[in-house]
Amino acid sequence: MSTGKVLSGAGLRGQVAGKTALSTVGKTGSGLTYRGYDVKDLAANCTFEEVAYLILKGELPNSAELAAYKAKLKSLRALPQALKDVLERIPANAHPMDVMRTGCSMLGNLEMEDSFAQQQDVTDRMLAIFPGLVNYWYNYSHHGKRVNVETDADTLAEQFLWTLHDKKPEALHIDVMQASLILYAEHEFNASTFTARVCASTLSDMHSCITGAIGSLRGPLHGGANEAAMELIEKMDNADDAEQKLLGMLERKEKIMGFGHAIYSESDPRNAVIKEWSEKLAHANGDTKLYDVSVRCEAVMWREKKLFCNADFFHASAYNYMGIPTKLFTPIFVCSRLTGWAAHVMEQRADNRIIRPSADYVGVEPRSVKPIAQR
Ligand SMILES: CC(=O)SCCNC(=O)CCNC(=O)[C@H](O)C(C)(C)COP(=O)(O)OP(=O)(O)OC[C@H]1O[C@@H](n2cnc3c(N)ncnc32)[C@H](O)[C@@H]1OP(=O)(O)O
Ligand SMILES: O=C([O-])CC(=O)C(=O)O
Repeated sequence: MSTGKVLSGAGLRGQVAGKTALSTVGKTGSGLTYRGYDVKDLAANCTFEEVAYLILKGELPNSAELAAYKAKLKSLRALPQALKDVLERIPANAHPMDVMRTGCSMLGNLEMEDSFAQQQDVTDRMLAIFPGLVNYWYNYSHHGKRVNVETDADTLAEQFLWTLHDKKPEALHIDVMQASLILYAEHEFNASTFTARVCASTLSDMHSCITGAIGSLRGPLHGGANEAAMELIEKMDNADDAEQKLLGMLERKEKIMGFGHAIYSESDPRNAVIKEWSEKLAHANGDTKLYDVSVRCEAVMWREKKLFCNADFFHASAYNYMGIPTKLFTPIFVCSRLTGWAAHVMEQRADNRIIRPSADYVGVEPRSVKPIAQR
């Protein structure tokens, strides 16, 4: 069995930047656990609320604890009017990740975290409100509709789809969304989580930590890769066309979004789970083109470069099959990863020293300022 990727070089790769009890990533080259549970076990047997509870509070809930937690989250879905006013001013051509960043920041102005004793409550509020927040903006800016975010949805997975399409979603789609939110929930010291921890280490408030993390997740080398993967596969007519286009891209040394990983060396364990859901959705939709194209991309990338699909690649086809607009893909990641980010903020606060690494200076030698007329 592999002992994992050889980690060294730029980007702080391989350097231990702190401790965590929340998850392990790629310890044996491929695995992922949240507080000791295999992510595949969680995705097969839990709802997202159970996993959020596990990540944020340390243990899986029993029935009574889960019912109370779900009831609490359900009671926190309403958007404050001042937040709706801000969302209504953001244009339709804004990126929804920027909407989430602004929405999170605005919420921090309206419902400040005055003391760290409120950290679980402000996190629960964000968890409850984020799906409705982005979909309220989406429906208002794109369809002129003020969608009701205080739905009867039983779970956050259902709430996201319900507030997006303004109707009760079908059961298969809710199941896929449960799995997706679980897969994306936590991933050790990835770039966005590290952003949140750096911010937390200054003893800043939770909304600032999460706002910063959203900004880091947005980039195509991180969470934004699921949108970039969709933009890639939608250009491909069929599996053979996918192979030709991909070979051309590799020849031109272009980066293929949705492939490769900073830590995993053999595979990303989340891929097998979302790939299976993508296949189910393809058959349910009676249209397997995107799935077939994605499978061929996976085979070509492995054959040519020994690069494997990360969590993002098959999320593209899965979300598309559920009628989710591409630009809302990464915001779904936010709705999920919020759990990991917040738990890391709490962990950092519990044993804090300000994060402040050093730099190797590579600039000019000391010199003195010339009077401006002589420059
Ligand atoms: C949920 C997530 O955030 S998962 C990650 C999502 N991001 C993506 O899918 C973006 C595409 N992938 C990538 O850019 C990278 O694989 C990253 C950012 C994820 C990891 O970066 P690194 O740790 O630097 O990658 P790694 O060290 O494995 O790269 C080794 C080589 O493979 C190449 N490579 C890695 N990924 C890819 C890719 N997707 N397409 C083409 N080549 C790639 C690198 O360019 C590098 O080549 P080089 O040595 O000639 O420069
Ligand atoms: O760990 C990483 O570098 C990126 C990743 O897969 C994630 O954040 O889910």
